[in-house]
Amino acid sequence: MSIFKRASRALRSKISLFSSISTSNSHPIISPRPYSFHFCYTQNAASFCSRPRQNSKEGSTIDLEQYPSDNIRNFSIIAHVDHGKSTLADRLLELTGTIRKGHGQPQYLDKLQVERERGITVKAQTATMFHCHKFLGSDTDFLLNLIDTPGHVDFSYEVSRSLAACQGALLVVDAAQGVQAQTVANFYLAFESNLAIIPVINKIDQPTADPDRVKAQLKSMFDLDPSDALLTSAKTGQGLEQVLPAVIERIPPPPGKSTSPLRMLLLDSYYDEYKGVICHVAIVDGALHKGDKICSAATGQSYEVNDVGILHPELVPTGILLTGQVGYIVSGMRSTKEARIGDTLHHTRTVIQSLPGFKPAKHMVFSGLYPADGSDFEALNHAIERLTCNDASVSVTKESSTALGLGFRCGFLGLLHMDVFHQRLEQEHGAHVISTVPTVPYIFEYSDESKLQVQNPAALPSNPKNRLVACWEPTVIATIIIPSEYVGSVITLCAERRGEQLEYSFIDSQRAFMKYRMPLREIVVDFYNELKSITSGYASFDYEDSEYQASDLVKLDILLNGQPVDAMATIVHRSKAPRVGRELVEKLKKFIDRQMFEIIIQAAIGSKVIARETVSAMRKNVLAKCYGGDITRKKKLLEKQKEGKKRMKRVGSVDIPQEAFHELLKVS
Ligand SMILES: Nc1nc2c(ncn2[C@@H]2O[C@H](COP(=O)(O)OP(=O)(O)OP(=O)(O)O)[C@@H](O)[C@H]2O)c(=O)[nH]1
Repeated sequence: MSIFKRASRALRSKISLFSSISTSNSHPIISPRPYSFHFCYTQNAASFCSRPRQNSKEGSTIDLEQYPSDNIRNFSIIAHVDHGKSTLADRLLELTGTIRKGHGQPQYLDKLQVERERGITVKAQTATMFHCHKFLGSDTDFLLNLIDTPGHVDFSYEVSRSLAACQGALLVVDAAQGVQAQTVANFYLAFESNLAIIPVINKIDQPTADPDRVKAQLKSMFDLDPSDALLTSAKTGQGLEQVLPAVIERIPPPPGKSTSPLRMLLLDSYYDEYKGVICHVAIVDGALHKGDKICSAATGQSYEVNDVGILHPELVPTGILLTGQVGYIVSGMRSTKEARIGDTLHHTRTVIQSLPGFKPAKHMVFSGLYPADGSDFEALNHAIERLTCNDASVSVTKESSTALGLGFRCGFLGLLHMDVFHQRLEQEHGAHVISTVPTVPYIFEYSDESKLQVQNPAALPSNPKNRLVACWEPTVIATIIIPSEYVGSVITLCAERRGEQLEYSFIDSQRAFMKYRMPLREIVVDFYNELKSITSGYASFDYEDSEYQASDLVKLDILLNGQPVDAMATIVHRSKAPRVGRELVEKLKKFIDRQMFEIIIQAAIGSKVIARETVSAMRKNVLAKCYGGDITRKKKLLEKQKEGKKRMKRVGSVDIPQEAFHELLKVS
């Protein structure tokens, strides 16, 4: 078992006992060091912003040599969705003069259109700030690297990567909502990374804010000392003056050695049209200068550093990066595939020990992506290539379907990730796609002991050569936090979704905490929406992947006039097959227009039909309406019909509109 898992198991067993156990030995906060500390804030934000020191070196304006490791703090902001991370990040950037106050762009670090529209953070963003603070009796300049992270469970991979570059984290909790499921998940990510954790109770301006209740929850769930919690309102600015002093006082400087050979951790990469591949890096040991020759420990490939600098928060060249600093490099990499996240980069001709890196991203959900118009395959191919340059956590392989033509099978970190990927394809690359019903990776075991991992239900042979002896499905450990009055309905929902209860306890007098092992398939489709709706929006939910479990799975085929539609096949638990089959055929009936002949829609397991609907034949031809000899009207009608047909998919002689594929995504 990995250290991560061991630590996590030990801790998670602790959580079930909450306050009854003293955990003082494992107190996750690094006690404030005995510095005397005075902070010289005034009402005017500008008076405590410190400008970075300038450097006379050609081409660089900021002198990073003024910031040895002891004057650097690297920290993340972590929290449950919407608890105010990005707003707090904005305020800190304003306080330090990194961005202008009233820059007119809320959530400055949420740069993607999809992030702004949905009000969520999808990509972790780094910003370097400069700040003067009275430390050990004298005014000292500090370089602070802030990483704003996503809150949604699908993007927890981004959070764990970000934490690798940090020594501390601000754990933000909404003063009214209190500890939620992702607060728990993010706390453990930070704790297992040995980070100093500073609790920040935010949104104290809300009328329903109850900071004392939240302090008690932090104590009972994480053994965090209530007196360490900072009370803030990122909206009104109340309490914000305590945040940066706490970061400087309580988070240790980065531990690397400036005299050791260079080792830098590759945190992220993206493709810029003008500069090429830009890598975000954390300098663990040594120093990097513009013009240095570096080498990737993973590929052995060498590069010359053409540009190096910090994210302030835009790219600002500095010519160097020193131990403990976080910044960017441009080094002539041609594709982001060369920039392996978690790789160690070092100077050529030096022997170093690679850094531990990251666990590879795990794909939880797979779906086929096809061009809405079959002839757009090349355009979609190009769009996917470009987008995966900036989101390496998506896996892509080519596949083909009789119904949809040539397309791609893509692996995502979760449904929201899949949704965001679709939206970005459309908004950033103008690609219109049809996606197939999301599926999870099942394993089928045959009598010759061979195993088949199935990411596309259509690829599961209906008549295998060898006898099927076992099926396995992935499971997750789900954490659910809800107001106590909804416990009954949530237990019913989880039982319907084949969940096995592992833990059930109370965080305080009003909130219950539950843990379930659940098949991943059951939470992929619509679980969260249903959970929200039965709890009037009060439930919070998080999950982490767990092991495979034996299951009784069947392949459910959809047939139109006897012909299977491969893109609509799905794998379900046998007990769910009749309901899912019925729902699928009913939905399809609503979306398939009447045609000149009768259409029989069936759901079948092997040769056994379990649900059936019929779309009756149309009596008249559309053109028959155009009696008389109005040829232009006839032509117009035919043109319109042709346009509509172009966007239809055909199976046998049956035309299926795109909406039918979209609707099937929602059947659980
Ligand atoms: N009343 C009040 N609202 C706040 C405060 N801080 C943030 N908000 C609001 O809360 C909402 C969510 O804030 P964000 O900063 O986007 O939250 P987040 O945690 O970054 O969200 P994700 O990135 O999606 O996880 C926004 O509407 C903010 O304006 C606060 O201190 N008080």
